[in-house]
Amino acid sequence: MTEATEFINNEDTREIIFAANQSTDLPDRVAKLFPTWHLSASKKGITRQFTFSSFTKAFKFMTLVAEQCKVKKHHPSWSNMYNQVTVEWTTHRPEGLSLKDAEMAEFCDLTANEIGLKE
Ligand SMILES: C[C@H](O)[C@H](O)[C@H]1CNC2=NC(N)=NC(=O)C2=N1
Repeated sequence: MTEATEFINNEDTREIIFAANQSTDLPDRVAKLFPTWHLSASKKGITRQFTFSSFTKAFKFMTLVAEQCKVKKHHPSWSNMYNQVTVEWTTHRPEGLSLKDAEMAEFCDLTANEIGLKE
């Protein structure tokens, strides 16, 4: 592990409860999502709050993510209030954090950046 990875691989990432049978590089991949994403209270998922400049942008984000959910057959626990979208990724079966959660979190980050977050 590089020093840079070690720096972002903080206390929280070591507490993650991973789903069974995940590839050995998943912890490093998830570490790259921290500290933008946070460990869920259950320790079985990751969460991030996105703030956009308008409800229209927030809803566009949700629409694009929803389309990818259909592709990946993987769905978030999320909520929306005006221009804010709070997203949690976790896997129910097998329970814990999985590759799909990391992929969908990465997709959320890319999509939010394309739409543009609030300055
Ligand atoms: C059959 C179908 O793929 C499964 O029920 C999927 C659907 N979406 C899912 N989404 C999430 N977040 N976790 C799951 O375990 C899950 N399972």
